[in-house]
Amino acid sequence: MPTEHLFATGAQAAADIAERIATILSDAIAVRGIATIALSGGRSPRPVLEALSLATLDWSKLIVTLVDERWVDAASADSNERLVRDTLLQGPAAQARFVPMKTDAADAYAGQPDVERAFAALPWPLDIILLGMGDDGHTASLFPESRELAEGLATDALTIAATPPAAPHQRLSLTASAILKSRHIFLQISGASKKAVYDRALAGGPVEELPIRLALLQDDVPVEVWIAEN
Ligand SMILES: O=C(O)[C@H](O)[C@@H](O)[C@H](O)[C@H](O)COP(=O)(O)O
Repeated sequence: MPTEHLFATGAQAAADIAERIATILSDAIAVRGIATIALSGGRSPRPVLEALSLATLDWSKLIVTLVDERWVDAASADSNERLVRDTLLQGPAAQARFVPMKTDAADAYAGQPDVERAFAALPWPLDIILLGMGDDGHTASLFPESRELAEGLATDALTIAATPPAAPHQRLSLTASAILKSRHIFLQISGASKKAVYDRALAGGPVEELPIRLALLQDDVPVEVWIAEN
């Protein structure tokens, strides 16, 4: 059962999430000498990443990577890599090691083997995986109606290339298996419509219908859900 943190939106909310993440990362560095975090893209993470960037951490011992990526140039406004570099990896936090999910391959399907090899070299389980959720219940780039969804939920591979049914750009995404190879999952959602989807997901049903269920309907990995209802 997820641990729920209900809060209003605003800077304090982002600061609270960032503080919680920084504590887990700092503890990981103290215990294992290294910490790892995988971040989602979209709108929700931006204020959290800006707040996290100000945390006091031994950034040189942190590996930062992505939960998913759009197959666009890293300079594109749609790039999740750009989002992380522009928000988190600034100032002292720029000492962290970033592992990208985009290569020079022509498309995500051609790029996936190299990304898989790079991700296989990460120190699994990752310490934190920060997920978002769409109104359709997608998470990472595991979308309902996507032709790669069944494979993304079943494969032992860490990554998969996918073409969302409605969202722009081909994607590279962590698979369900990779997402559950983590010590902590954070889910950040805001707004009444997403809260309703979250509640429906939590009530049970097929993961294929609402892929966020892959994280919610399991008890192996602790899940913290940060919900801003307004
Ligand atoms: O690359 C992406 O777009 C994200 O990884 C995606 O899975 C995101 O987490 C959800 O779409 C929620 O996005 P918002 O935070 O913008 O609502």
